[in-house]
Amino acid sequence: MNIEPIRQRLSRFRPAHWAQDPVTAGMVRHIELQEGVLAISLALPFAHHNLLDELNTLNDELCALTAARAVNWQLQLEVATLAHANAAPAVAGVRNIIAVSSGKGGVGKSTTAVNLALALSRLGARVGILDADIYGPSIPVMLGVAGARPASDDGKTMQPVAAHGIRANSIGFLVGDDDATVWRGPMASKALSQILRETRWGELDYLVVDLPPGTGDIQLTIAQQVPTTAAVVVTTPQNVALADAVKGISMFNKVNIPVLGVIENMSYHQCSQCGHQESLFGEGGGEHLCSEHGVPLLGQMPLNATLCRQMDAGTPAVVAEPDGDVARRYLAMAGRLAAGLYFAGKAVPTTLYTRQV
Ligand SMILES: Nc1ncnc2c1ncn2[C@@H]1O[C@H](COP(=O)(O)OP(=O)(O)OP(=O)(O)O)[C@@H](O)[C@H]1O
Repeated sequence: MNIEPIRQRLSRFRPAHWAQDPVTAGMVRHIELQEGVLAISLALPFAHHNLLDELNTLNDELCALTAARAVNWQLQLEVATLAHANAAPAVAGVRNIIAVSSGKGGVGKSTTAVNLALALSRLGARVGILDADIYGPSIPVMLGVAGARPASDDGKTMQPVAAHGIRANSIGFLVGDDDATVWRGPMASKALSQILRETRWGELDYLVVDLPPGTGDIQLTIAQQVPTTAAVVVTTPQNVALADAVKGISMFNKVNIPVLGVIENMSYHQCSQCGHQESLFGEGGGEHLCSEHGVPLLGQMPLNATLCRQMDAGTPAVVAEPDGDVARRYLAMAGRLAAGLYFAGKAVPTTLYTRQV
């Protein structure tokens, strides 16, 4: 069979947020016609959302090109390792590190970090989360593992805590919340660096790091000590939060860590009775910020009382209501994030980069 017409059709297929088509990006592994079924296998270098649905829209055309009666898509996730943006040594086994930050406290940074991590995992990736928020390590509670302690069988390294299919470690597992919050800059960043490197993460496609809120020295030090691939900034639409989000973008620019985009949280309130939407904190702030600073708006999340309750109960929306609107929004953001990370980055050989030393 001549596979050229298929390759040509695939090279005109470009999901939103992809910088390249699958042929140019080298994702097409195999094309074959077997007993009237066109089998196409793609190796995907980043987690993706709804790709199969999008690919299925091509089926009629592809069948017409080849006289096949059906198309069988085989998608394999092989997440690429991308060079990190600073000189910090890589963490054994960890392919990519995404820092989640916010200029201002209380905007929902940890909520976003946890749900994004769970969404990446639902998209098939191996995911870890490091709670680096020394001012308020909330991830153990949000993942429903507040009483857990990372096990250590050699007295030197720790096993991360497993929760909802991802691996987590937090300063909150190791010291009481009150102890962590009184730590000062150098002590806190040293402890974090230790937690990052002494955790036996295993093989991870993505490690999400929940940074402490703010844009001061401590955040800068952590961002530099962690071999960060790229960062995401979470904000709410109020002017004060947006102004701090700009500081966040500048902080990462200063240390050459690419900002993959902004997530606007608490964008509006939707009445659970009548569906009416009200923009409590102003409208269009995130969009405006993004267009002004040339970064994508990765997504918006409305204020949602259930989401808040689910976080407090340790069952985040992405696992509590996997098909709900909140989960769908996080899955879409995670897909955009993963695509943005891949297309903005430089792929490096995984075996050289992430091996144990
Ligand atoms: N979209 C949302 N709708 C409703 N409640 C939310 C939403 N996002 C976050 N929350 C709630 O707001 C509170 C603060 O969220 P979170 O702890 O994630 O913020 P943060 O920015 O990480 O805070 P900190 O600055 O303390 O680290 C939590 O109770 C959380 O459940």
